[in-house]
Amino acid sequence: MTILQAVNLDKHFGGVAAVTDLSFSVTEGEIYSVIGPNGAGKTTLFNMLCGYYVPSGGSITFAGKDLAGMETHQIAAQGISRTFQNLQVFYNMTVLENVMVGCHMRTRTGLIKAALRLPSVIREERQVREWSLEALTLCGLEHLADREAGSLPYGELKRLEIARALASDPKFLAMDEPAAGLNDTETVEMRQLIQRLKERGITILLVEHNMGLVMQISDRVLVLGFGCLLAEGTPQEVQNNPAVIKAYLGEDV
Ligand SMILES: Nc1ncnc2c1ncn2[C@@H]1O[C@H](COP(=O)(O)OP(=O)(O)OP(=O)(O)O)[C@@H](O)[C@H]1O
Repeated sequence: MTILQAVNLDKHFGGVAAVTDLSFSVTEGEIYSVIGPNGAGKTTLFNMLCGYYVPSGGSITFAGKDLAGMETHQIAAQGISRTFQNLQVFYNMTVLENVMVGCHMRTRTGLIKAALRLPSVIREERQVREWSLEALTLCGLEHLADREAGSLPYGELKRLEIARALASDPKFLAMDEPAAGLNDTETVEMRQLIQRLKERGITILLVEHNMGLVMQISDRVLVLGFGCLLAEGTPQEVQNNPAVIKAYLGEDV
């Protein structure tokens, strides 16, 4: 079943066409990767999916709902969560607190109720801790819950970012270069984590430069070139596609 569908998507910045007439669909439960050389339009596409950019044309629907005109928090409320290429971690807070911040989509407590410390607020806080610890466990970080986030090495910070994105209990997770800056061991851990997320039924859209990772874990791969769809298919299909080889190596095959 299709969970996300983009139809004739366009994005222009003045005279620059960053994404042109792009159509694709993501099937529920799959790992769908978007690759392409520098400047191909990956980040622009990612930002449109998450509501950071308004498309110049075309439509995006998620679970049958048109995302047009929705603010980022409204898109998040549909069940779409994202991670950032540049870490958005609160370094002075603990690991657990960082994830608890991500739970706000699932809670109902307002400022006044919280200030009054009503029993419902205390119950909800306990629930938030539980959800957060669950997300940390999934990301292999539960033993670091009380550590200050700023003391974590980069690979663990990247996984913390994912734990926070999971705290909102998303159906769909858009990941912006999760392996960027990771060493080989950390990349393997990241791959295993992404696979665990898929096993939990989360649909994943992955924008990633690490070809090894993309080819190992993706169900399907979309290749962009100059903002247009160059190819789409299984990792094996796109790797053998002459247009893709040409886009990456800059020569005819
Ligand atoms: N805010 C912007 N204003 C003007 N032009 C932009 C803007 N964002 C992107 N572009 C242009 O749109 C095109 C696509 O850029 P985009 O960043 O989406 O590519 P990318 O595939 O993510 O590249 P990279 O792999 O280097 O991150 C490029 O020509 C870029 O210069």
